[in-house]
Amino acid sequence: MAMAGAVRCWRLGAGPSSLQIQALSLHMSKTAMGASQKDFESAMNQVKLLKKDPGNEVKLKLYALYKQTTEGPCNTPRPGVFDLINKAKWDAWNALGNLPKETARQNYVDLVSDLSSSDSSSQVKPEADRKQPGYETLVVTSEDSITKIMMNRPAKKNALTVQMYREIMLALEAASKDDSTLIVLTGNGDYYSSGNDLMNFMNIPPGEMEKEAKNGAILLRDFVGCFIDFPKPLVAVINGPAVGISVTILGLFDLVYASDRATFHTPFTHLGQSPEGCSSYTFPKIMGQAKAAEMLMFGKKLTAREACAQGLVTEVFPDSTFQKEVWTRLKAYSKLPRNALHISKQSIRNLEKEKLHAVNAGENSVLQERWLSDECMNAVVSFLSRKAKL
Ligand SMILES: CCCCCCCCCCC/C=C/C(=O)SCCNC(=O)CCNC(=O)[C@H](O)C(C)(C)COP(=O)(O)OP(=O)(O)OC[C@H]1O[C@@H](n2cnc3c(N)ncnc32)[C@H](O)[C@@H]1OP(=O)(O)O
Repeated sequence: MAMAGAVRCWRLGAGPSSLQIQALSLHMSKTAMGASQKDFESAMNQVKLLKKDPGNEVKLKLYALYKQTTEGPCNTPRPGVFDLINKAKWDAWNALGNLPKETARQNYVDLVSDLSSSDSSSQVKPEADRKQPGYETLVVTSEDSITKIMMNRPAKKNALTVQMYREIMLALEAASKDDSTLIVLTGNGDYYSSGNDLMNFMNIPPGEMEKEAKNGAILLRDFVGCFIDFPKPLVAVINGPAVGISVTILGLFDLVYASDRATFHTPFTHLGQSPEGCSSYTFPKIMGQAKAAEMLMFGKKLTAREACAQGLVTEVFPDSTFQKEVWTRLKAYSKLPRNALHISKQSIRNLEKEKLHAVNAGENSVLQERWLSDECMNAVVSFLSRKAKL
């Protein structure tokens, strides 16, 4: 609804601080003797800076007060029945009757002051302000009913340290209880994640290896268990290549969106290890026995499009528009009825939960043995001495 002079340009940019300052000064003028012509002009400018559309009813009120202030009581013939917009505007103005110009001006300034205050308090804070404190290896933010957990070791390709496994579990635990509708896991930088940080195997004192392998298996059981039990929709936003455990747990997500730059690689045999993340169960279910064996036993690396064709990835987007397209989609999904969405997720998952926990336990006890093998140790030493790369 266009209302010249009164309500225009709702989306013109203004920093929250300048809005707050102007709202405060309008509020101060409200409490003084009466609004001046200068206050009125400043309120008119302020209206143009509002980011949130106040709705037609308020816009009509502003229009009427503007006309009453500048021209006095309504003095034009009522528009015809089919001229709906102008008729609504005329009715709003006419309804002010003989309200004095000064009172109309004061009411206009007061109304804009109220609108500015609620507008500035509803503005989106910059990411730095929204960032949840307490994480060293992650950036966790919440916006638009979406909690985003971003792995944040870009220089190490988001390789997962013991601290990072723990922080992801903590972030998931918090997200399961916050008021978000969707939870996203993604990576900062050019990789989604290069999987387990191979440094996790280093600096273990002689004689401590068995104990550390046992602790590692407990950590892995709990980590994968969090994904099995997670009650809300989980979305993986795969911004780049994914390796090892960052790939295997994708079978436990509800949506997997990938950039066309992403690849999916589970080189367990090369590393003297064996599948985890429930992939020995989920991958054959998702892609069939033969394709799962190619990935999990022979370490075949899939492109994003191949992974999508196998059913591991929901949809692939061009890297150049990946973030924009995915976040637009997710923002729309986050507006779906929250409880219905969560109940649907739980109904689907509850059918499998027991089985998944049993698979998780089985995979971890095999891995605990594998970590003590020469094949595994040689592969780790080989990577760390830069003789081998995937
Ligand atoms: C006693 C047992 C305790 C165990 C506790 C563990 C608990 C859970 C275990 C769960 C099981 C999980 C299994 C897996 O995830 S298997 C997959 C493991 N990942 C790999 O093998 C990947 C190894 N990395 C690479 O091959 C390459 O780095 C990569 C192809 C990913 C990228 O190559 P590129 O040339 O592009 O980049 P750089 O190699 O130069 O990497 C930049 C720096 O990052 C370091 N980096 C990258 N990935 C890892 C990694 N996974 N572990 C350790 N470090 C990694 C790399 O070394 C570079 O560091 P510098 O700049 O310092 O040289």
